[in-house]
Amino acid sequence: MKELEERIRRDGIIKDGGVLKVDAFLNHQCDVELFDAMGAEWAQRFKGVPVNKILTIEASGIGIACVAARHFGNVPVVFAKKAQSINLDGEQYATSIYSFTKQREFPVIVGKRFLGPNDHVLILDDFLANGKALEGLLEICELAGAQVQGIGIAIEKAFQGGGDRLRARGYRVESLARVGSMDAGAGTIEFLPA
Ligand SMILES: O=P(O)(O)OC[C@H]1O[C@H](OP(=O)(O)OP(=O)(O)O)[C@H](O)[C@@H]1O
Ligand SMILES: O=c1[nH]c(=O)c2nc[nH]c2[nH]1
Repeated sequence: MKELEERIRRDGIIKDGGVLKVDAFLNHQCDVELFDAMGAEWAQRFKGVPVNKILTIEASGIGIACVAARHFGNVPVVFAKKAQSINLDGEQYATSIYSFTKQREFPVIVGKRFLGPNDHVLILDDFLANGKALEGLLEICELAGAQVQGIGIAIEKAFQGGGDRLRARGYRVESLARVGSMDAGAGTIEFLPA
């Protein structure tokens, strides 16, 4: 998606350790007009695919998923929680994942009443790096008996391999920008066809 690539080139900051900072528009300050265009693009790519629920993971996926849902007939958005809480009652599906940015393990929890065998799920998230967050969400869908119809990602850092591992497992992964390489020293970034 040209608009997203241009925005990354304009406002993204390439950091050491394979980190791309896009907090000016994607995951701290949010450009909702861009989110809306991203939602429209996923809707176009997944046209004709039955989706009755969008699943994401807190925190950064939530805003993107909620805006995108407007382009999928206002289907409900469920987000996996990464901490237990007194507000989380009832039976739950749970697993755990390692966070690339926070460098520690987190629980991934979804209430059983919000996901089940009748659900046709589109998973959305802001980033795909090693694929750990998605592996957790896919495990939750498997536990729930929900059918995963596809995965939509804003920025895939293809050089970390998570996306290709998921494609090799048979999942349809639609990333709007695919970073092939980036160099913190030179400040350069190369995109792959997406
Ligand atoms: O493919 P992976 O290696 O799993 O990386 C991608 C995940 O990392 C980020 O989450 P983070 O843990 O930074 O949490 P946040 O959404 O709260 O920022 C991002 O939002 C994805 O969920
Ligand atoms: O803001 C972010 N930048 C990244 O490079 C990244 N990788 C996973 N999750 C990420 N979030």
